Amino acid sequence: MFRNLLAVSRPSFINLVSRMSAQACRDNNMIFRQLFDRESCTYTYLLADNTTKEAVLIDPVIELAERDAKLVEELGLNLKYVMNTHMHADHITGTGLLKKLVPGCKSLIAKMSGAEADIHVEHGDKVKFGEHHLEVRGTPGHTSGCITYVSHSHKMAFTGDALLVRGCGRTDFQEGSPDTLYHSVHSQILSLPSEFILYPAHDYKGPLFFQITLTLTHITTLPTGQTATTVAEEKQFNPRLTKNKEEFNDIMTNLGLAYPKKIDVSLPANKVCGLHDLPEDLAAKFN
Ligand SMILES: N[C@@H](CCC(=O)N[C@@H](CSS)C(=O)NCC(=O)O)C(=O)O
Ligand SMILES: [Fe+2]
Repeated sequence: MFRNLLAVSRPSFINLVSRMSAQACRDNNMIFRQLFDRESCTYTYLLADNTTKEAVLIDPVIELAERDAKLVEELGLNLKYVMNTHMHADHITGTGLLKKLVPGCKSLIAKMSGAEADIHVEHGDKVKFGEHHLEVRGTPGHTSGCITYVSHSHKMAFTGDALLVRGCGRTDFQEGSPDTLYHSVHSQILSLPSEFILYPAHDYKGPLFFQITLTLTHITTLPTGQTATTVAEEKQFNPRLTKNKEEFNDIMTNLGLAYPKKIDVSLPANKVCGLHDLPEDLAAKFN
């Protein structure tokens, strides 16, 4: 029985270790946390300079803005920017609420997104925090205003919905285009050195794996979804982007996905940093 327990626990242990290193790495003066929203399956990323304490948050979710603000406070960070990879359709951004919870921080999004923000960025811009910076790369195709943030010093990139682990963002709304996405991902993301680690905005496999792991082992309480990938892995294993452009087009036009449940409230709210016509439950909580 003990052997059986070990047999099922070992992969979970490996997942746990790799998840912990992805979630909370602290090296070369960079603090890095990967946070998850189980409802929308969204990853939020906190990056900070460990000396100056200047920090940025990428893709916060409104329901978890208080969690993010608390972490920023606990780590003694000075939140400089709350930024989005694009105007999300599936959840309301935490940007506007974080500006209230953490006075002084500024919202940031691509000019092409059409959303309001304190700072609009374009391809080639640099977002600086402490001694670190993220290069902005335009990666349209899922939406026309999608951007990827690249840290060359730490060999990591935050791809939003342009590239998901073994997948990619859909292209059937918000000016989506399979041709454009294919070009963006190949020219701006998969052209990075093979060892670069790619962090997506969503992991739709996490919650299911979480339940299965719990049932099998009764040990870990962490979800064991796919938290990150590399350029090399996606070039070899991505079931959509390893195809030629015609096959990719065919896959993307036949995904048959239902529209995101919250698209009608998310898009108008995200045009104004998430603080417009909030659903009643959120308005009551945060106003
Ligand atoms: N079921 C979810 C929405 C799922 C979805 O459409 N996700 C988007 C990213 S959020 S705009 C997507 O591009 N998915 C690609 C895929 O292959 O799944 C909901 O109702 O919110
Ligand atoms: Fe999206």
